[in-house]
Amino acid sequence: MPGWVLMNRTLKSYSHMSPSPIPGFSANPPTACFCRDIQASLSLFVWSASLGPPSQTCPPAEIAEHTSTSPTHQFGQFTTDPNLMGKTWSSWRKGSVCHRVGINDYCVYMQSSFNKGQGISLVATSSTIDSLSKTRGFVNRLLITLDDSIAPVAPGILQTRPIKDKGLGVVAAGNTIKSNTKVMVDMPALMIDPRAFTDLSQELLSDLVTEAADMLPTASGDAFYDLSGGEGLPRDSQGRALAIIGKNAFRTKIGEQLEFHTVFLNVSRVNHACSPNVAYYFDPITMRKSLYAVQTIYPGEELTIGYVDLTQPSQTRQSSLSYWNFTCSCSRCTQPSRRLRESDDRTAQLLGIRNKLDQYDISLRDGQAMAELLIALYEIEGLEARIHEAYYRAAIEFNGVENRWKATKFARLCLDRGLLLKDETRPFVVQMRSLVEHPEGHWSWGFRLVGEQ
Ligand SMILES: C[S@@+](CC[C@H](N)C(=O)[O-])C[C@H]1O[C@@H](n2cnc3c(N)ncnc32)[C@H](O)[C@@H]1O
Repeated sequence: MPGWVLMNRTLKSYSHMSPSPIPGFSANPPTACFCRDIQASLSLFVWSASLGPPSQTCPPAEIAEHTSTSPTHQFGQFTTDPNLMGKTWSSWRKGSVCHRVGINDYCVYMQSSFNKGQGISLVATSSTIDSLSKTRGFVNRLLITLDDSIAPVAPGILQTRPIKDKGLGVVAAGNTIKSNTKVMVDMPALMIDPRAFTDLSQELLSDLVTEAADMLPTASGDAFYDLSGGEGLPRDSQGRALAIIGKNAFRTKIGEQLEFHTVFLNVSRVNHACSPNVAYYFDPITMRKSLYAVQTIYPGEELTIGYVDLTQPSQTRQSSLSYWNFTCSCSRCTQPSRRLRESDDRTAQLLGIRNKLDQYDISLRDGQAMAELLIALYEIEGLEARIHEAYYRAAIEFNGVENRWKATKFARLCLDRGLLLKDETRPFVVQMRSLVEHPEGHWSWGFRLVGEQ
């Protein structure tokens, strides 16, 4: 919900989760109907509700990644947008199988020209395809297609190779990669409307996703069937495509209305760690998923992302990871028991402080010291991928006691990292920008001093 809200303050913590486990979905061969609720909280960044500051103005509610519609482009037609005129693309090819549930008719739609011939296949209703076709990102896909600067895996920098006990993984192959460097860009190959998981039986959904994978251009179809999750299932078996999706799909939001489970052929090779050295961002406008180093990555080191909420204790993380059938053996998870206990204690304290700060309770003392401790806890736990969350809170706390210089410092740090991973429209970006520009005019200015002499 864009704009400002009064008294019903919803800003603050978002959890970083991906790829998205599909609730109720076991990525094993289909055996039964698995219609389940798809919860928004299971992937990407979710802002939890919390009380805002005790003022009349307060942080805006989270703005979903915005959709921009083309006024001209219609589903299945050529654009009349003057910027795109003369650049033709093939329209959607519809598959042969459709399954209707109520008013929703789920079919396969494919465009082979997408992303320089990689192609894209969707399981969706025609109205979803219509809406997607009108988003700026999709209309712009031709421009994206023409952009040669997109290298899915930067040549000479990364290598996909077998990693002990993990299948394949992506490794730094060239020079040392500095923190904040973009390391990979990828675009969707296969997208599924999440409603299909609740509306259709597993068998019917499996029909559609198999056709979606088979309709991709040959090289992309082969790359898709090579992804993990389908081992032991012949390519033509009913459940293989669905099993692969279960293990590799990310939740992607395009605008306020559109959401998909999306497979990216290159990003899907990146394994999990609980203190990952890479963070990612899906830009709904360009349809690109970009991965950034958030720590220095040395040659030979594996690139890792977080699949689950990393601000949870180790047991909770491990039990969430069981969806992907592995136990995490990263350095954060395999410490001697005493150190693991300390790590869990720190993680619990991190959660406690975050929750406390997010209540904006004016009787709270030492909010600034708590926020600085929060930053240290993110650092010690190797959560650089989310450190902007801690910087955000520190900026608010210092502004709350009218310490403009420290507030500005933390707001700048928040923007420096946060902007790599989020677009300009995100509320925290808007908040931090306005604080940097005019700390005294920001809603948080002096809010901790209310009632003090
Ligand atoms: C999205 S895929 C990642 C790429 C995969 N390793 C491959 O060979 O294509 C997810 C699967 O990789 C494996 N995996 C990912 N992270 C792992 C880890 N930290 N330890 C062990 N296996 C892992 C699991 O089998 C998981 O189901």
